[in-house]
Amino acid sequence: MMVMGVEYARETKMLFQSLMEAILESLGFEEKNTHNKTPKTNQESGNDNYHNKREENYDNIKKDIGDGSQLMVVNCYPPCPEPELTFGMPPHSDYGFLTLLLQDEVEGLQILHKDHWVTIKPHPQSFVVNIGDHLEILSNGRYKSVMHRVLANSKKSRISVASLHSLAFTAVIRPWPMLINDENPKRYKDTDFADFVQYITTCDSKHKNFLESRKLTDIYT
Ligand SMILES: O=C(O)CCC(=O)C(=O)O
Ligand SMILES: [Fe+2]
Repeated sequence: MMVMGVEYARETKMLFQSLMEAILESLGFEEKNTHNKTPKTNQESGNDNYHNKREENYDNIKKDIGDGSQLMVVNCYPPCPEPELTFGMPPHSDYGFLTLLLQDEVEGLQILHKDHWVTIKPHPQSFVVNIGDHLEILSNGRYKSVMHRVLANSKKSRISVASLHSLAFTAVIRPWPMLINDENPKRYKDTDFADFVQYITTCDSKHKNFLESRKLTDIYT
């Protein structure tokens, strides 16, 4: 069981990394058209210029993603006698860039698509990949994190395993400087794990989501 868990963690991490490479490419990041020189001195490391340059280097981005965080969550939903009165999991979007989700054969997961809740039918041996809040922030809104929920049911129990991936817990997540210009102003505040923890311990998370709290609302359309 333990070995299977470790294998699963490794495989999802590798899959996450290759998906992120494709996503970086779609955002215009390529080895050949990004800076290769990274300022090294402590003096430089204290200013924004250092961070901008570091983030524009493809190898640095890939390394930060490879060294990033991974949270594994096992969800068990027992049968519920009155499923219409509750959710297995209320509507939310995920922490992180991408979530790789394995669900058993019992239906329950729904995503919000064009204001409608759509059931995601389980496919054996396959992952559902959900975009999380950090990818929306990092891409300055080009990728949208997906609202999803889990319905309860009265007959069968259901199990899912979610693997959530982001940068290190100490890292600041912010719109990539390369994606910000006059036509695309910065749309999200810088954020880190401490902001997230503070948010979930102080808000009524059933009615709002974390991402809403990070939007620079005056310019967001
Ligand atoms: O159980 C599911 O299908 C979804 C679980 C989920 O959304 C989560 O763990 O964040
Ligand atoms: Fe989720």
